[in-house]
Amino acid sequence: GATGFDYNTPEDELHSEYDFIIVGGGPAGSRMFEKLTNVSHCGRAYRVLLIEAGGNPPLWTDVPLFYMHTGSPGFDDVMWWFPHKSNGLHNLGSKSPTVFGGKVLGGGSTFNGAAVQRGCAADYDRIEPETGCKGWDAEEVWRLFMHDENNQDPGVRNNGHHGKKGTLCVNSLLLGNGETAGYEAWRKALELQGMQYSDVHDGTCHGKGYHFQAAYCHGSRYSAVTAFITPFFQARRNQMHIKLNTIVTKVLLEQPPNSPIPRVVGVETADAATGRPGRRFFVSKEVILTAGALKTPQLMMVSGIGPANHLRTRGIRPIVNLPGVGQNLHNHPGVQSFYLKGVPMSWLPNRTCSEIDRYYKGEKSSLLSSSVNMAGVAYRQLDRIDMPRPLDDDILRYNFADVEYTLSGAKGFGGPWLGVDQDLKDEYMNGLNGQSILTVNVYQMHQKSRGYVLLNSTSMRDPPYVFFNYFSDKSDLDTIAMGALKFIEMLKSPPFASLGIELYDVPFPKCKKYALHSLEYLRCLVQYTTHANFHYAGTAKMGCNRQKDPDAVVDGRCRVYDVTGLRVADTSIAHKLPQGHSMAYAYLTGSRCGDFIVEDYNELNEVQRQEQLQQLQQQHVEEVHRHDAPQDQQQLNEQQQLQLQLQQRKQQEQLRKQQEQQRQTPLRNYQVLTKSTN
Ligand SMILES: Cc1cc2nc3c(=O)[nH]c(=O)nc-3n(C[C@H](O)[C@H](O)[C@H](O)COP(=O)(O)OP(=O)(O)OC[C@H]3O[C@@H](n4cnc5c(N)ncnc54)[C@H](O)[C@@H]3O)c2cc1C
Repeated sequence: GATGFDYNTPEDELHSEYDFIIVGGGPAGSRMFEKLTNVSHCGRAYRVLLIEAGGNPPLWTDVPLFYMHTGSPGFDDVMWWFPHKSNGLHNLGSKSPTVFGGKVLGGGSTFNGAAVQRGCAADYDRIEPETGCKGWDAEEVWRLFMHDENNQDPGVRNNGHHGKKGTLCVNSLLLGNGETAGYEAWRKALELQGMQYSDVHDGTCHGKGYHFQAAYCHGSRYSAVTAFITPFFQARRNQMHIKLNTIVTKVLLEQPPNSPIPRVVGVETADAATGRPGRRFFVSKEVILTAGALKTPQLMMVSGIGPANHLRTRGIRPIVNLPGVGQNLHNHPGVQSFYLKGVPMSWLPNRTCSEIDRYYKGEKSSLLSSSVNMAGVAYRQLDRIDMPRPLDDDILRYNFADVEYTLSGAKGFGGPWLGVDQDLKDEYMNGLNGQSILTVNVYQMHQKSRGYVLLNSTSMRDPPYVFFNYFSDKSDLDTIAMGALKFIEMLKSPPFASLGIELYDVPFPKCKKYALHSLEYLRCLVQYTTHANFHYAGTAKMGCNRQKDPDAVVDGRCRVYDVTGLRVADTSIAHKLPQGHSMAYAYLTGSRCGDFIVEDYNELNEVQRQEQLQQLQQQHVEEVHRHDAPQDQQQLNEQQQLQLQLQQRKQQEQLRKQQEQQRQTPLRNYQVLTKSTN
């Protein structure tokens, strides 16, 4: 496991300057950390500093089942809380729905449900045609998924879609109980619906179901730390530096004398607990943001990179005007608010002291070895004829799933998860007490509605303003409700009924006026209880054609536009989040952006890099002309200006080379643009 070890690099061993600084040690940041410290440049290994706001992973996080308790107030030390507001179309009547994310080394992977679902091939094959960005197609990304994986399930590990030599252990949930009646019912019910019972990781998008795959091995969680830091940490001690309990409060920018493009030179930090200002750290190459899709755009904005108008309203001087920062927020929303009762105990063992005893005696097949005892997962495309209004259709165009179905052995979710007020929740769920139940989960895989993240304040210690804007595209409501209806039909089928499993029949109090489990009832339930599945994404999206997509924030190699020395490498870069679950995608973004960085600094690639820089320069010049050029500049002869800019860029590149040679020199005297406020 990742726990029981102090990952903090002693203060006196920290340098003032690194080759790279990674902000945020979740799946994306940890994956990137391993990748960058595994290569050397000019005969010297890179020195990389990972800065994480949270601390070391606590002992309890090794035990998968304790995931169920996250989201409770007692677990504040590993969480960021993000209060958000309803737009009036969802969480009806709820006072303060809240979502949360990981604030601990390993980020979400240190306590999450650990499900590993990559999405399907079309999710990745659509990226180039839709964004113009190359290098993200399914063939490429499958190679990376498989490279990192060490699959333990004999049922799938040799089928050609899984890796066996990576450091990320993956297993099927409760494999030991795989032959029980419950799993058999799941298999038969899928087949009755015309769905195959087989591995969902072969790239197909729908029509299949299987057991959940999750990042566990031998009964313990395999977090980003276990998989990508622990195995390498001792051997790479001089390269892998970690600073925990430290918030990056700003990215520092300088204006190079010979270039119009600001350059990132380092970061400013503060103590996470007290807010006391901390050290500044500088980079000779780049800062990489992997702070998660809610904190990454916040950090960009407090640093002066984002929508200029919004920044001005918060008293921040815009340094780089990127209107897309914080926009395009989406996830896999859905409901966990209906239940099956009468579940046979062989499928759902009791959570007793003897289970805990078994676990700590090393019997890792016990109940504690599984996060939510999830029985199964399936991906389904709905019949268009059933839908109340015409749907767009990416779904048909790419043959995607509309919804994911899962069954989990958890009794629904607490107030913060569901976003429903406690009194309503109690009235609805008290009838479940003492019952042997499964929760029925339906999640939308390709959400259309988009929300945003804005600043509440200029402090990174405060949560940003998060607005999900659910159901602003009404077809999302139809999709989740119809998905639920079809799942209910499946759950009423003979394989479940013959085991005595039936649907919980107490109606949700606010939806009593509709016939139980009718489409109208489900639409009502969905409006009240839809919640984020914590798969936040899209807030610094990738796009390689800025003419068509002015909201693009990063290019296909994860470089932030209109600034040098800065990349975003977490789920923020999704223009459209792949279906499935987002942790695998976060590992991918860390890994793929890491590949690009390694390539970009490879000497053999110098010519290519020059070309890219020139391209970037040209794009920048076009942009300056299109948007922001003051009147007198616009009148300049275009050709002349282009030449001037290119010349400046060459000088800048020369300067960069000189700086690289001086890498060993300690702190330089930067002309930092960023105003310190921490
Ligand atoms: C309760 C829960 C259950 C989930 N279950 C699953 C699941 O079963 N399967 C799945 O695939 N996905 C699941 N997810 C989602 C998954 O965990 C995330 O998609 C994934 O962790 C995202 O990785 P990331 O690296 O982009 O960001 P994060 O995991 O959010 O990591 C970002 C890190 O950056 C740090 N940070 C933020 N701001 C700063 C700053 N200014 N300075 C320093 N550090 C900073 C944070 O503390 C955090 O540790 C779940 C998430 C939650 C919250």
